[in-house]
Amino acid sequence: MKEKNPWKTPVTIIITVIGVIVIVALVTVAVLQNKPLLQKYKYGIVLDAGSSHTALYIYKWPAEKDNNTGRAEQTHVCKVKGGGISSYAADPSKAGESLRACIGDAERMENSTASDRVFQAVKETLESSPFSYQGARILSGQEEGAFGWVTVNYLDDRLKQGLETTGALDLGGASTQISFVSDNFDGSESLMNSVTFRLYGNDYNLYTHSFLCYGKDQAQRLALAHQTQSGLEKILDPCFNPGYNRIQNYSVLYDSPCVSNRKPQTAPTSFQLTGTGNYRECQKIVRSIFNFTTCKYSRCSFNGVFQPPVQGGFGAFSAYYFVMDFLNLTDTSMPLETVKEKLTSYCSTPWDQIKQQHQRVKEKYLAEYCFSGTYILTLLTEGYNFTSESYSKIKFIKKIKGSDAGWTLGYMLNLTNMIPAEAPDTPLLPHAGYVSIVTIMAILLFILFILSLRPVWPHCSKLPQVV
Ligand SMILES: Nc1ncnc2c1ncn2[C@@H]1O[C@H](COP(=O)(O)OP(=O)(O)O)[C@@H](O)[C@H]1O
Ligand SMILES: [Ca+2]
Repeated sequence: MKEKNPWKTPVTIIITVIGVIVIVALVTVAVLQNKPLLQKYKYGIVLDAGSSHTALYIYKWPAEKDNNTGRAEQTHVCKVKGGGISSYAADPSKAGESLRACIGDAERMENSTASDRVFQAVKETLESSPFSYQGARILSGQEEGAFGWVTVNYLDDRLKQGLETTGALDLGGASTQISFVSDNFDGSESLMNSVTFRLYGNDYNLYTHSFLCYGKDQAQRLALAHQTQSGLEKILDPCFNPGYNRIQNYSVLYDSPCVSNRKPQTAPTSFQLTGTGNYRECQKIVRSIFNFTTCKYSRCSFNGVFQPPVQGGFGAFSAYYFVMDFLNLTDTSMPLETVKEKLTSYCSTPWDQIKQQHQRVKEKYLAEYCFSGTYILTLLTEGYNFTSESYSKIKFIKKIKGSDAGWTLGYMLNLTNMIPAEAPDTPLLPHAGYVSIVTIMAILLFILFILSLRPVWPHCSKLPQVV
């Protein structure tokens, strides 16, 4: 007699079908249960009113994860037209006006609903009380440096993972900041340069310093002030391209707290500035704006400011990036000697030729790249004491993963308590691992169930019985 295939009995078929349905159901439930609900976002807005410009940044992060694993990212940036907020001192209402233009522009963004709500809120706040800056305050230079450091390391995912951190170099118009973690610095030698954080369960001892008047624009004033001490009518400036010419008003040049006390007693209304385009000579002038001689600590950067030796990698942003990017010098694997040669060549290029080659670049920036490049190189190598080896560990950056490098994101993360001091509890298993385990368990259960039916299979009864 032909033996009946036990797998084809109706009972087994029904059990198999039910088993499969159970497994599918289990997996579906597991997947759905663990799938995040429709993603909702929270938004943060930071207005950066810098010395040379104002910008509005919008950040978003998953609403249910704001104290834990969610990541904040920049969704929009709007550069306010016109100069820095201090240029509105004589007519403050104009400062509000300039902001509104930026908001209006942003409202035309494509991604409507979320941004509409965000901007409506900003608009209402700003329109209802244009002079009630509840959330606005002046950051100290120390905070500016420290928040820039937080931004860079947060975006690089170095904080959560407890990785070695990256230093931050910010070059603004009025001031410049350097911040890094140093093994040789516990704050004891100079408390005012020390900032300590506890982030995601790790302690950080940060060295930070902000040099007021050493931003790109004020450094340029310091250099020009140095050259016009005797109230001359004409100066030959090696930091401008050959053939560059402009008339500069003395009062305008000295109208800044960084140089106002140096205004020559007797000076004509203005002087004529003529470029001679010589990198080496320009560097001599740039050196003269630093004081390298006084230092009451074990070691200093300049102007008697304590600084441990630079350590590890660095991210250099704002004007560091604008200038080095224009000069095609962002590749720091290029030896310092080559960088200097390229700068020498840029500085000595006739002004007419420069203008001809870069018709779209603002003339003010164009004229200043020789000075700015020389200043950046001098500040890094002679000011902060970067060597050719440590220089190669600098990265000139504008954005990290879509967000601008700068203090604003770090400031917002701090304000919203989005970086916990202690490491957040992580789930035992990642989502995929959880789903796999549930699936395997379900299959095992099913197999066990089938096996448990073995004794009732017809052919089994024919096996010899063990007594
Ligand atoms: N594309 C550019 N090329 C050269 N310089 C620039 C460019 N864009 C901005 N700058 C200048 O870089 C400096 C730093 O800019 P920023 O970081 O915005 O300064 P702040 O925060 O002090 O307003 C300013 O002097 C600004 O005028
Ligand atoms: Ca700035």
